[in-house]
Amino acid sequence: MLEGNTSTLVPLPREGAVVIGRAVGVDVVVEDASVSRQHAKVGVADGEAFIADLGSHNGVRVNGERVQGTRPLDGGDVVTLGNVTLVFHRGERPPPARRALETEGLRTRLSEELDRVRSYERAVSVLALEVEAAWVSQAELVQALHGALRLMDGVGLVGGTLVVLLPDLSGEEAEAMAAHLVSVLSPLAGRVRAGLASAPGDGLQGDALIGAARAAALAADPGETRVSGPSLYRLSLGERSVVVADAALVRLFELLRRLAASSLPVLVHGETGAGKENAAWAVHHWSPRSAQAFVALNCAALPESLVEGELFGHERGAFSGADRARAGLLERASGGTLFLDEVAELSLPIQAKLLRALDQQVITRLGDSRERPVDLRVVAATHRVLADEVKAGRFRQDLFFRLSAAVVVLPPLRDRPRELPLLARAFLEDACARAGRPALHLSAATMALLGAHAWPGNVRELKHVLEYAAATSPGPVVEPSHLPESLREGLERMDVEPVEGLREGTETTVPRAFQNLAEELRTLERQRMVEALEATGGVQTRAAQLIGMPLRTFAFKLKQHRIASRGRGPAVE
Ligand SMILES: Nc1ncnc2c1ncn2[C@@H]1O[C@H](COP(=O)(O)OP(=O)(O)OP(=O)(O)O)[C@@H](O)[C@H]1O
Repeated sequence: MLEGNTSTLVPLPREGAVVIGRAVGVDVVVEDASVSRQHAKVGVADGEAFIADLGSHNGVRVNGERVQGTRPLDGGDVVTLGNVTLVFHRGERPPPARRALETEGLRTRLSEELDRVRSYERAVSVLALEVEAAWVSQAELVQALHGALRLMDGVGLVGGTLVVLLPDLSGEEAEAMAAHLVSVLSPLAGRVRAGLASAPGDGLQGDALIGAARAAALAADPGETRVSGPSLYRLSLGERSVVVADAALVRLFELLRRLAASSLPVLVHGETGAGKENAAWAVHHWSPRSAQAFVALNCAALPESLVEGELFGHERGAFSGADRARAGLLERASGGTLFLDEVAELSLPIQAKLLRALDQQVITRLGDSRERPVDLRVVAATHRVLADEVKAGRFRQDLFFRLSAAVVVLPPLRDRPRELPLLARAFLEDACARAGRPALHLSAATMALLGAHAWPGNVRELKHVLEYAAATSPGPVVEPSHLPESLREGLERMDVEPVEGLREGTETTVPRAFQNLAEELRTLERQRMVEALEATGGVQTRAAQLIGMPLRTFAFKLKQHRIASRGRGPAVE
């Protein structure tokens, strides 16, 4: 649009119109006095551009010809509105819409690409894009991505996450492409987080690559691309951090992140020590209530007589010893999040009071008759199957419905084999740091023993075991003998049970949680390289010799395993 000495580009919507005129509030305001307050309308209808005179004083001309009513526009048409000139430019016609692949289609494409990686030593990257609150449809997001991608790339959907396949790209090239795609989506969707995993560096198994990319996206900040790697699995949730690697846990935390935005109550099922409180904290941390209080109550830890006072508070003199008034947990959690751990242990009378408080968002302190308004969001947890408790008459059905608008199930640690070594290393590292001693490493035998244990106390038990190891290992490597007695008993079992298990018809306990062999070897290889580097003060030549690996392979694998070369001076002699 040319007005006086200035020119402006006025983009038109794909479908719809803009009004041009002098009036305040029209879509495109011009100042020239020859233009009427609402002079003309320019837009696109059914893919065709048009201009309409809105009854202007000086009229609308296209290529010098006065327009009566509405007329179509073509690329290059010159339009005059009084003294203002418009030159209509029609961009390339958009390519026909390419749709997202279904999950199965994406998996098939990825497995074909992985065959190429294996056969021709090529690369492929998987980019997961987590989009929060898009203001256009998913189809439009996919279309925008296709517009920025090469023909060979693919876009698909896996459980609500956009997944992009980038054949032949890895390392910096893949990261640059990821950053570009984030910038393409950002104007269409408030916050975009990206996670990148690449073959062969991050493995050659399709689902594992997709899982790793999604885990990385989960850990990324808005607008950021995280590259998959062992360290990224620490999800930082404000003052707490959670290790997430297992695909089921990644999905669970993705779900929690989405639920956090709503005010729905969440019910977390899981065994003791499985991380239920962490899940509740994640909901709070990601929710709009995160600046307010997170208040937790373990309903099993208090005698029934005290629970009511704790939850609802009391007035002065309400009972013996109540020498001053005190707000209860529900009041303190108002505006924030209330976490009710082991909620199934609440008595039926307390359940009734809790239901009333949640339904009406009011509480009454003990010894008081006043109702006080509260604004509560509840996350409840239990190791019991709450629906069974309802059937048995121990839990009110109406409260069950009230609490279980969204239900998430936290798998026990024994069902998360990928996470076990990562958690074990993370806990050992933390324990060593707290004890002020240099980092320790877990020997392969120790790792195997940890994998063989059933972990009835789940993550909490694992944490305690590693704290014990950090205190008792003379260092630098934690061997099975440094683990608590209860775990070492498993060592003997591991030796005998496979033979026992072969006997037909006998009941067997599976001696260890099996892990993908390639993955286990990768873990072991990385660990041995780290140990060798530690032992040689970071000198790669000697470290490579120590474990019988050619130096070039060693240097290559350092990058592949993302091992930072530490130590003093040059790392290669
Ligand atoms: N994924 C994880 N990453 C890091 N630490 C974890 C993880 N899961 C659990 N933990 C740690 O393990 C311990 C137990 O977790 P948490 O208290 O959340 O379990 P819980 O299921 O609520 O236990 P309970 O049923 O006994 O209340 C805590 O110290 C917690 O920080």
